[in-house]
Amino acid sequence: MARGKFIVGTNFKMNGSRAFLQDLVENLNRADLDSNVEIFISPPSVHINHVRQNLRKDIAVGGQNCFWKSSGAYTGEISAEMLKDAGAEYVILGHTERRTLFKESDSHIGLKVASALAAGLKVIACIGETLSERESNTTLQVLFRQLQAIVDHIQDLNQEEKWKDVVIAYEPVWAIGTGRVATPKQAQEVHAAIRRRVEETVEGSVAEGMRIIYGGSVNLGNARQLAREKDVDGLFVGGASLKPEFVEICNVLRLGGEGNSDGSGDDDGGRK
Ligand SMILES: O=C(CO)COP(=O)(O)O
Repeated sequence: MARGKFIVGTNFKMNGSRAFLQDLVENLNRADLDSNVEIFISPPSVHINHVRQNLRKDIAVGGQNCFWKSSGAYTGEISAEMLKDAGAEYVILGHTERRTLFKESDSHIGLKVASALAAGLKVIACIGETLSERESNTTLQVLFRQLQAIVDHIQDLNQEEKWKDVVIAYEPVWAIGTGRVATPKQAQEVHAAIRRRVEETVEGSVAEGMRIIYGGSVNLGNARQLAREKDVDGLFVGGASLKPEFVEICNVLRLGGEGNSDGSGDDDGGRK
């Protein structure tokens, strides 16, 4: 499976009025963006439709969560089908804020991933360790446990094809919103370990083609160094995505982050 383009995605979280998002959309619409980078933005769900209607079509729109049922008596929830109907192409699942504040378990996230893929959405599946887990040397154990729940539920779909719609986001909890970004070396080590784990646990040639993106205090100052790492296939941006520097982060490959060797999405093994 060929690896797709380098991705820069946003997680706006619970931020952004319609007017604020309209300004942001207009900025992106005017911007000279690198066509070698795939971009998605994820406004709060009530604004997805508005953003989709007004945003240039070469930028995808994503949701930040969905429930695993298609419809029914689940007050306050939104299904993957509803996100798709509103114009979303992506959905973020398993973000640490969902795991901790809303008590989502690994298996809840697995169910959500399966339902989103079945509905035809692409998934940004987030995994990450806390600081105490890193300090007690259980980082990979934690990540592999979170990953396994996702693997199991995709396996249940019985379609290797579905993996091409899955992007893993490595988001160390200690780096989110803290200004304490992982070093490029830390990110590379973990991304390579995740890829090896997928190689060991998923049948077929999924691992080499799978995109693994990094999130946690990404900004214009650190984006280029992170993007240079061999197994960092994209950046997932929270706070900085709400600032004007986001456009420059989208153009990180032009700044000297290397990304895919030819930008075609066809990985030639010589990338980075
Ligand atoms: O949570 C994030 C992306 O999902 C990252 O947030 P920050 O970039 O604000 O650290």
